[in-house]
Amino acid sequence: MSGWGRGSVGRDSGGRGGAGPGGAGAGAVRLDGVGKRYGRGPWVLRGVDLDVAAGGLVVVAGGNGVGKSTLLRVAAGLVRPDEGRVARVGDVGYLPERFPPDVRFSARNYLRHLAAVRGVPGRWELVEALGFAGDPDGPMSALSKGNAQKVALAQALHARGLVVLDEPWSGLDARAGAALAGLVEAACADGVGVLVTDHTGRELAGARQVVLGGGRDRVVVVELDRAGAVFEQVEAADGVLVAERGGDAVRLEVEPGRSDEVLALALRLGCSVRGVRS
Ligand SMILES: Nc1ncnc2c1ncn2[C@@H]1O[C@H](COP(=O)(O)OP(=O)(O)OP(=O)(O)O)[C@@H](O)[C@H]1O
Repeated sequence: MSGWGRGSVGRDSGGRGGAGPGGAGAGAVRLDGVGKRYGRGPWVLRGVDLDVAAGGLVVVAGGNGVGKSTLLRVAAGLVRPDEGRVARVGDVGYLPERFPPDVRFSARNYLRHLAAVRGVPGRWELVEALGFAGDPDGPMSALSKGNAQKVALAQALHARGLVVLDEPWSGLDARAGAALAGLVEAACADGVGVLVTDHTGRELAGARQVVLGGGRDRVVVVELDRAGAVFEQVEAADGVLVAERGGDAVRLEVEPGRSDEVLALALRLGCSVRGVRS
């Protein structure tokens, strides 16, 4: 099944992205009912189900700030979800949206080191395939953004279980971008599950697209007065996707079908209802 963000409707364009729940084949990663918020902030992800099969390719799309990077970090095991479960098979390679440029290794030693840690042979040819044009033996911090990105991509592509790439085409020239598409497809053909975000809309053979946040316009907006003192209780109510406070007023985005319960709770807590619209 496809992914869901903030209770919104995910869209699944077909392809070889993954077996749905109960589907055939071992998954590279599977998320069940995942929710994530940062501290006491609004839910960034809620009720997210996502499968990436071994050899599957899933592209996560959606507007800025809908939680794509958060979803990838949860899938890669770098961020613990507040709700739900994540099951992974095999090792994980991860390309962050911003690669740390100040590692003290040279590019060649960095890849050698990471391959040794993983217990796999180093694959410098991945860097070459991407058209690396920097000094392989100079400090990584001296590399241009695009060349550093190629090294970062190569380290992630060493994984044999799951490769998670956050905006991997960012900073690559057209030739390197085409080469990366080929490497991603080759990894899938080798049975590696690949999960990527991409705002460029690049066509990838066999990819399944999951759109996060696509159904946010379906929420019910509830505006409350006299609600500042009970903000945390209304924010934590089932069905509340987003809660924002402005003085004593509170604005909620609520899942369709849950607004009656949320309104009843708000009234019990002594709030007054300024408006409800869907
Ligand atoms: N470490 C963090 N602490 C607090 N809030 C965060 C953190 N990381 C992300 N957020 C918030 O979570 C929300 C989703 O961010 P995220 O980076 O996952 O979205 P995105 O879809 O990848 O955005 P973009 O397309 O702009 O990169 C944003 O409101 C962001 O401010």
